[in-house]
Amino acid sequence: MTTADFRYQRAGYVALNVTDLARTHDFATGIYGLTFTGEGPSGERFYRSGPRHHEVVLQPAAEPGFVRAGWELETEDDVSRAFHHFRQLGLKPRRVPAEERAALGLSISDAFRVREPVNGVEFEYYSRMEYLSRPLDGDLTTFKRFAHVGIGVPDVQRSTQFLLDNMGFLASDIVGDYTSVFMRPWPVSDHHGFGYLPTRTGAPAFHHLAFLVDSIDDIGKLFNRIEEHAVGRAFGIGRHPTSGSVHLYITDPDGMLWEYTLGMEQFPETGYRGPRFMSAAPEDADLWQAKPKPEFVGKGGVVTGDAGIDEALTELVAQARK
Ligand SMILES: CC(C)c1ccc(C(=O)O)c(O)c1O
Ligand SMILES: [Fe+2]
Repeated sequence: MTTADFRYQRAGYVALNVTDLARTHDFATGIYGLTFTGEGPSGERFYRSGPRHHEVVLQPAAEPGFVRAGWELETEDDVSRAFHHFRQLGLKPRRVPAEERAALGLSISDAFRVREPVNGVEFEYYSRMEYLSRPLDGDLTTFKRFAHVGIGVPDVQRSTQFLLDNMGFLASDIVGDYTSVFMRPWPVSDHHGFGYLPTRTGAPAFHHLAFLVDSIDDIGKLFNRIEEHAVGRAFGIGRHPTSGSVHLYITDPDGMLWEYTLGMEQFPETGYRGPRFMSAAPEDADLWQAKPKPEFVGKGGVVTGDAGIDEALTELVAQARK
């Protein structure tokens, strides 16, 4: 159980800024294997791996980076409880206007956005995203679902503590002395839906997004596809010691990292193991001794909005919890 009185259903989606929408569109569909759903009123494009309206949103922008992560909650009551929970904490959740919800396939869902105040990372909460019955494009990959995002932050321990204390996450594994932490939105069973990692810039930075794939064939085929199309390979094929998943990371046209992950540890709703404190030594980083390439540091910032990082609010919430 967590301290939050709402339940997550799944890691929903990630919205990214990209500098050349047409190029990243070709990458997302022709290399990574997602299906294009359509375009929104502001020129944003939606992509999916299954029936839900989207799991990736690409927005044209001058700089690449992370915009927000969307989280599907179990019911509309959970969305309402989450809204009040965050409002009580003083986090100023903002409802998504009806026109924007319609573009996001959330016409009959309430939806709101809130920033965690340690870094200004934005989360969106909703419960009912439209299902599309039209078939997926092509057969490059058999996806299971959108899996997680990793964000680099200056203070991994403090950032993690905020999510554990206030936002309904549980830690699955802690690497080194809070070098990185993998967290799951309770009671979602995947080993993690979100990870805080060291930042390469001193400020919050995007690290990667990941989708779960169905079989080793999907990983092997991506490996050969990127070679044929001269797409960068940043890390893998390897196996993570934390989730136990097989991985392959590739770079999109802006240098941002997109991971395929296969077969992660699943957690029960109750009676789960506690977080393990994993070695951060390079020789313990991969079970197959795969070595990250220099590109694995990633690219892209984090849009923190006008609110930015709110030291005072973070402190206030921490005090209130004591
Ligand atoms: C090296 C990166 C940050 C990493 C490490 C471990 C896992 C995992 O356990 O699944 C990841 O998904 C990662 O992206
Ligand atoms: Fe990952």
